[in-house]
Amino acid sequence: MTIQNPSVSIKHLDLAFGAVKVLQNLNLEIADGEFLVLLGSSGCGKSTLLNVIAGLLEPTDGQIWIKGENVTWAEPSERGIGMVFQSYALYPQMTVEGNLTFGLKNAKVPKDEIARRVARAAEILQIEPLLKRKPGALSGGQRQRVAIGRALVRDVEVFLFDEPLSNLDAKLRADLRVELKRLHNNLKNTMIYVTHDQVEAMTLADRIAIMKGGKIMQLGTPAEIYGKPQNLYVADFIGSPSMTFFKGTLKGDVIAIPGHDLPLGNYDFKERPADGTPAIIGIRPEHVMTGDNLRSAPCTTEVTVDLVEPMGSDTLVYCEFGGETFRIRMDGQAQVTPGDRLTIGIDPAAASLFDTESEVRL
Ligand SMILES: Nc1ncnc2c1ncn2[C@@H]1O[C@H](COP(=O)(O)OP(=O)(O)OP(=O)(O)O)[C@@H](O)[C@H]1O
Repeated sequence: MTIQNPSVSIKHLDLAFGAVKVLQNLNLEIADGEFLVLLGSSGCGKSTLLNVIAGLLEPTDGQIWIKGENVTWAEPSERGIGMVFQSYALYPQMTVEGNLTFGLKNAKVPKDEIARRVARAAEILQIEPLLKRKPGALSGGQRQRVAIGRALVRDVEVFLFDEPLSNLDAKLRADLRVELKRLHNNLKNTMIYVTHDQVEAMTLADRIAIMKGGKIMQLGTPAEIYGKPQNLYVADFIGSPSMTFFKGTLKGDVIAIPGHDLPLGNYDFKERPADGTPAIIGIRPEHVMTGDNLRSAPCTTEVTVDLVEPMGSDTLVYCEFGGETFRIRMDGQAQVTPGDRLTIGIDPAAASLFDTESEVRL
């Protein structure tokens, strides 16, 4: 997909720390107003990429363009970006107001303009009653709001967030996540957001870039990434619990896995491989049909329940199937206990097939 007048363009970016290549020929275009999430496990290079965009790290090769300008060698303050870190990075001896205005005073922004911007940020982030307090007298969530406010008052084109919610407890994290989404809906600025939390990625992003070893494994909308993972890595990474994978062989209308022939139905192959091709089928826990849903299942079979995890909103059931521990999501009211025989249905059209060698989606 080509993006017209991208807000941020990353072109052939390489970055190495000594002999360690952290980013490798990375290309990415981010649309104006887009919320792009960089998602990946620890060490995949997502913070490094954000720091290069911010100008806190110099690339070994390649270019960064922001709003049509090559900023590869520009100072961070000249890039039109505002960054929010995990650690808040507030000045402890200054009040909230002092923290918000410090950068603007240094930049010699006129007094009434500073007052206007602080009032607006304080209103948007609901921190008006906190302006006279020092960071030590704020909760983690309030501190992070002030940190966001500091980026907001700078009137920047692009916001960069580096795991801004990871220091907060689960409840606050969920609350602030919703606020960030609302903030983006209102401001419509370009936002680039680093996280290793897939719920944050799925709920906030217009598009997600899943990274591994300094490369982008897939770039797409949350629905594309979840529904049609383009390789085994992405398929395994996204979803909690993840898909169950079965090794098999394509044979006519079925994929033969140990002990079972699963019909392929109307699976949407990119290009149907020849019979006898080894393949891996991945099935999400919620795509296994049980109870009333069984009527629409193209293929049913019986399994013995091995373990049950009640989660409240749903129930995770584990059973042996096709030589693997098959994970099945049932509703929260499901009455199942280990040892029960359970009829399950599988719809291959909702499954994902991968080439065994290249691990690319078939
Ligand atoms: N200054 C440095 N010198 C050498 N190696 C570094 C340096 N900074 C980062 N690295 C390495 O670069 C790789 C990518 O690091 P980076 O912080 O970008 O990963 P990340 O995906 O953001 O991980 P995390 O979620 O743990 O922060 C890691 O293997 C890390 O050890």
